[in-house]
Amino acid sequence: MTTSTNGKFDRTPLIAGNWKMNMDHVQGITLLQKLAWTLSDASHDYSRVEVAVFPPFTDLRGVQTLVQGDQLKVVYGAQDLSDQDSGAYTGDISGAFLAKLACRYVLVGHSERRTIHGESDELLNRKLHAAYRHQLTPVLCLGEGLEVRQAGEHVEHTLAQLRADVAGLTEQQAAELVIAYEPIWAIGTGEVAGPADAQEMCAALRAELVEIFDTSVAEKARLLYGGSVKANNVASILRERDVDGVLVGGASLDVAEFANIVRFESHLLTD
Ligand SMILES: O=C(CO)COP(=O)(O)O
Repeated sequence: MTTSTNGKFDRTPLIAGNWKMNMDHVQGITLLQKLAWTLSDASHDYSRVEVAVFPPFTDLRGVQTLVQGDQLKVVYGAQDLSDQDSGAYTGDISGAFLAKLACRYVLVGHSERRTIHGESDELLNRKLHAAYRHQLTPVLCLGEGLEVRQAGEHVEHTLAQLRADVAGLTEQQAAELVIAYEPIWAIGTGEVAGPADAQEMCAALRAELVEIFDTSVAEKARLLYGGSVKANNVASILRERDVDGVLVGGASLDVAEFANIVRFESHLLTD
């Protein structure tokens, strides 16, 4: 386990912004420039809290140029990848292309891919393996819909997704994995899962990682919460023991709001 960065976390917190299908390549550059400027103004220490953005594919080349040219410490990733590496897969994007654009991360299994595009756990398992083939760190998204939650089956449902999605990963791969628990009923709805809900699921996911792999994997893998995260609720969520970061949708498009989420440690002091 790495050294605690703030007395509470044993893993470097990750604050990630998923832009979804927002921000064309011009808007994306402007947003990222403003974000980097805002955080530099507040002397943000990226080694204490890692900041990542997930722009649309068409923004990635511009983001790479900006990050490398201005030596920004914000890291970036793609919102999806193909399970295949190259060939006749019209419209798909290979992990090899993302690696060439110096992406660090890639989202796998976002609920909008699972539901709108019907992505199955079998496909997502292949996508996870594809990410590792190209040295991309996957951020595996999982979580239950409202009906499953109301039936009280959310933990078993989400752990079943985990087991299916990570099948065949090595322990070394699994230790690098980032998992984002994103209950579908809390995404874009303003309905935020309570800190206790986030903790319940992240603790269950960590315990399952011990079962599937071992304790050292479970101690190293970072577990995020996503779903209506805002500056005014992030501190209480990140206070929870097993929650190592957040995956932010709508609020990541607002520079001031996202910067305030990144600065969650200052809310921890004042809350
Ligand atoms: O889906 C999400 C992040 O991937 C969460 O979206 P919101 O923060 O807009 O609820």
